[in-house]
Amino acid sequence: MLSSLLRTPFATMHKRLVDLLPETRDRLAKIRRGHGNKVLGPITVEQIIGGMRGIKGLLTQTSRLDAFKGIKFRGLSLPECQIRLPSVRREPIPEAMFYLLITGEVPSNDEAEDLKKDIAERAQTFPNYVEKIVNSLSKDLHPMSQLSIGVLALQNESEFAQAIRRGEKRGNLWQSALEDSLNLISRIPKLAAMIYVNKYRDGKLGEIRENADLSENFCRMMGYHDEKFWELMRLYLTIHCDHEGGNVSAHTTHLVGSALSDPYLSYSAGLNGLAGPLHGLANQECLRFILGMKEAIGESPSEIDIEKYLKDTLAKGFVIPGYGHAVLRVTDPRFVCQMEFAQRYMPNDVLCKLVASLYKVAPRVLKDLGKVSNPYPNVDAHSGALLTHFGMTEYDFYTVLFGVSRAIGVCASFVWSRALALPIIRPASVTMENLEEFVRKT
Ligand SMILES: CC(=O)SCCNC(=O)CCNC(=O)[C@H](O)C(C)(C)COP(=O)(O)OP(=O)(O)OC[C@H]1O[C@@H](n2cnc3c(N)ncnc32)[C@H](O)[C@@H]1OP(=O)(O)O
Ligand SMILES: O=C([O-])CC(=O)C(=O)O
Repeated sequence: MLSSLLRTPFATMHKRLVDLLPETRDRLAKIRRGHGNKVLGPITVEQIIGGMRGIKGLLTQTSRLDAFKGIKFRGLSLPECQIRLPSVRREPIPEAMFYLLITGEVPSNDEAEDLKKDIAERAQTFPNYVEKIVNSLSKDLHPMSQLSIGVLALQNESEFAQAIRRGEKRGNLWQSALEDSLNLISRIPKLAAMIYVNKYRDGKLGEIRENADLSENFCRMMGYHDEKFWELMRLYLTIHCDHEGGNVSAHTTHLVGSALSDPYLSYSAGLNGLAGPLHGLANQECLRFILGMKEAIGESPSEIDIEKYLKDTLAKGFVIPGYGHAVLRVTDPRFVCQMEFAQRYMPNDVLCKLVASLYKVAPRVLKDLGKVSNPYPNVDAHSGALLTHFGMTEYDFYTVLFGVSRAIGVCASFVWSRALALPIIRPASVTMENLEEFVRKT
């Protein structure tokens, strides 16, 4: 028996999935049975060498990325989520986003409220032994490595792993996946906050409130008591949560999960991908870049100064962090949301103004290189300036915030992957000799 089956919110979400499952499984079975042989697209040699760009090779229920319109969560764009999902002020609460990703439905205020309480309650049950492990880690260890270790330590709690051990039917595994996901999403903020206060503060966690949302409680634990910061964190945690299935963190989590590794093992693996500078670590690199630029050319540089600074950076062989994307071909709508937040709450902030000035120049400079597929800013280009405004200046922690958010999306996908009993992922690879032989024959 799952430990929290009797909790009302879990029971509500569980019941909704039970209702949705037969129809969804049936839809997938029909597609497979009737159309399994149909060809969705070719695979070119360039795609094999070039990181599989554009190959549609994954089934992901929770979100879909359009190169020109950006991300849609269960069919809703970011502005639509801001309008429709339950919020405290304007930005959706993270719990509402999880409900949407899991069920495909906008939760009512009551449903979101129930889930909020459930998550706050679960957050109180953080295992002592994990606290000891995290507190024993060297303060020099990068916060992302600490986060990944902490998640692996939490794995001892996995109900999914127990279900596997007792030989649970594959078709039922989604239930323990949901239970683990709720525990993981509830505990990750505390784990991240422990890493924060240990590394940058006096090691003491702030108190959490039973009636607060995940964002407020996360901020309180880290020692932030400004309501606007809680609202920024709501924005941060909802916009970073999911970006369809092919990004490195979601893809890795999905791949590892396909071996029936539990949600903790799978998400920890995803975090290690998120920690790469071309993916989530760009978060910290962006602020480092903006601060370096401010130091070199001042608080209100001219466009000519910025252009020269960018060209010098590129000439040294560095990328411009926060610019470019493997799929997007326009300014990331997640960047736009953050710019709007800055205009609403901190129109005179020096760093946010620098981010805006950079946005006027960088696309032109990158376009002139002639090789950059997308010269526009992505989600990472703005967040550091916003966080710094509220005093969170420790930029090597930023990717941890990204990780806290990404748990919401990858866990929702994990539950669906098990609910649809998706098989182990095992694409074929070719050698260079295979490619040469192919090229000779064509
Ligand atoms: C949450 C996220 O993960 S969003 C992405 C966060 N990452 C960053 O912001 C890091 C900076 N950006 C980049 O490195 C890239 O744009 C990526 C990794 C995001 C996308 O990579 P790709 O799809 O391979 O990009 P693209 O097809 O445009 O690459 C072509 C060339 O342009 C270069 N390029 C792409 N973006 C940039 C950039 N921001 N600055 C300088 N050069 C760039 C690439 O390095 C590559 O050069 P090369 O052929 O000499 O190796
Ligand atoms: O989609 C991607 O490849 C990277 C990204 O923006 C994300 O994962 O949020």
